Amino acid sequence: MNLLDVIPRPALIALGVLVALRLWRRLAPVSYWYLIGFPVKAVRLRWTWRHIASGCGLTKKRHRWWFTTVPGLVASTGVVKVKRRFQRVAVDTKPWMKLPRPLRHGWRVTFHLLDGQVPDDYAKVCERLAHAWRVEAVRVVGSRPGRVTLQASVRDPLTNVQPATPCDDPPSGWTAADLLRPVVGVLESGASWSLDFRLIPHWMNVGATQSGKSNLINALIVALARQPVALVGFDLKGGVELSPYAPRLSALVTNRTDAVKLLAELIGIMGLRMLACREHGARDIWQLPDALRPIPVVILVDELAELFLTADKAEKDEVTKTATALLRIAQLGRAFGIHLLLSGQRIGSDLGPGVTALRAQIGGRICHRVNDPETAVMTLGDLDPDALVAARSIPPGMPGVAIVTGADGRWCRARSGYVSTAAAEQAACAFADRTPSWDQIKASGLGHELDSTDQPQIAA
Ligand SMILES: Nc1ncnc2c1ncn2[C@@H]1O[C@H](COP(=O)(O)OP(=O)(O)OP(=O)(O)O)[C@@H](O)[C@H]1O
Repeated sequence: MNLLDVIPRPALIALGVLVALRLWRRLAPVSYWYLIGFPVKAVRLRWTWRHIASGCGLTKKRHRWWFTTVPGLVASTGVVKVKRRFQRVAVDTKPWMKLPRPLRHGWRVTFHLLDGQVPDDYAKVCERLAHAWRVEAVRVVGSRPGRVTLQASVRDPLTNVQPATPCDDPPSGWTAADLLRPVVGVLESGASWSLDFRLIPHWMNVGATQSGKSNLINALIVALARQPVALVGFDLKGGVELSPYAPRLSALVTNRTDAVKLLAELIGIMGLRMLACREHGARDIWQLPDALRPIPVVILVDELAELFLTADKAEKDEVTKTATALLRIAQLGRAFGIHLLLSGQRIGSDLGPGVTALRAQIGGRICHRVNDPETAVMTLGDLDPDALVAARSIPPGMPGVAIVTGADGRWCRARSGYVSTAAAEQAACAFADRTPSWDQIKASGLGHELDSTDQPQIAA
């Protein structure tokens, strides 16, 4: 007997539809998500929102007039016991949910806050919501008066991240809008992750060993190499990290004695730029005419701790000079186009008193995977405790993932695009001709008429 004759026709059709849906999901997950997965999820979200909001403590008791023709029915809901048909009763009110909007890896949904609620109340229950909605993560991604927007991620969007900036050599690899805004990876929201030195002049890049700090520097080199900026390297790991990029570095030092001298030179350059700005009545280099604007300098420090460790008295003097110079650059560098990216495994007060003052001046924080909670606290400060939890839960198998703080103090997860040393070296060689010499850096912006081919024009 044929098996198909035994199975009823409706069951066969249902089976066929199920198989087709599974195939669709496997072969074209994006269209499946937008056309089937998300609509089903959205209906479930709306349908279950009252229970979930109540379970997460997001509902409020409100008094309502309640009318029913069948009092027993109302009593059976468990909301309230009603004897009369028309009565003022306390009911659980849920926050109003707007229509969820689909994203590539999840959805966004906005809620109207109930009286007395603040966005922070939602941030505190994100983990509960993630479990209730069966998703990887839920985060607060925006708020305005009376509204809060949450984003749910079905899958971790940071699992596969492509290099943000191609390592090839396009004829013109940058625009004025990109200047000092290198894109190094992606944010959890799917947006580009750019280290915006124009907005946040100095950054701290912290993480345990093998957490992805050097990869971030590689991504930064690839993105900045094509721009008219000077890159200066302080590689206190004996030069093993930054020397492959020497063709695109205007200066590279690999020990502390040379570092002290180079920092002194940079302070001198900063002083000259200060005078130039004063002469032209400008508050910073970005107010100077394009032709006079000095070349921005990005200082890359790898293993900051090595600059601060002391063994004897002679070293102590060097450390004091280093700490003072770095602090001066951190305080004044923004206005004069001198920026810092400080990398290290720990940037804490245990390295010496100068470090705490320096850290306070560094607005941009990038915290890769850390081994101990103190390092996360040192890096991210007293941000939302959830940021610290998120930093501690970065798995070792996801190097490059970091918690990043923005100018508004909000945090988010991000991952740098993978850039091998060879790719960054290739970019450094390809754009070697754009490396300003030390003399060019010193002379730029001081009103010295350089040959226009000598000095790159830097648009504001
Ligand atoms: N965004 C990323 N995507 C994929 N792999 C990455 C990423 N970032 C780093 N890796 C890989 O993780 C490993 C460690 O990265 P990296 O050398 O940047 O870590 P690190 O923090 O600088 O380590 P160390 O302090 O020991 O030098 C490398 O093999 C690198 O290829």
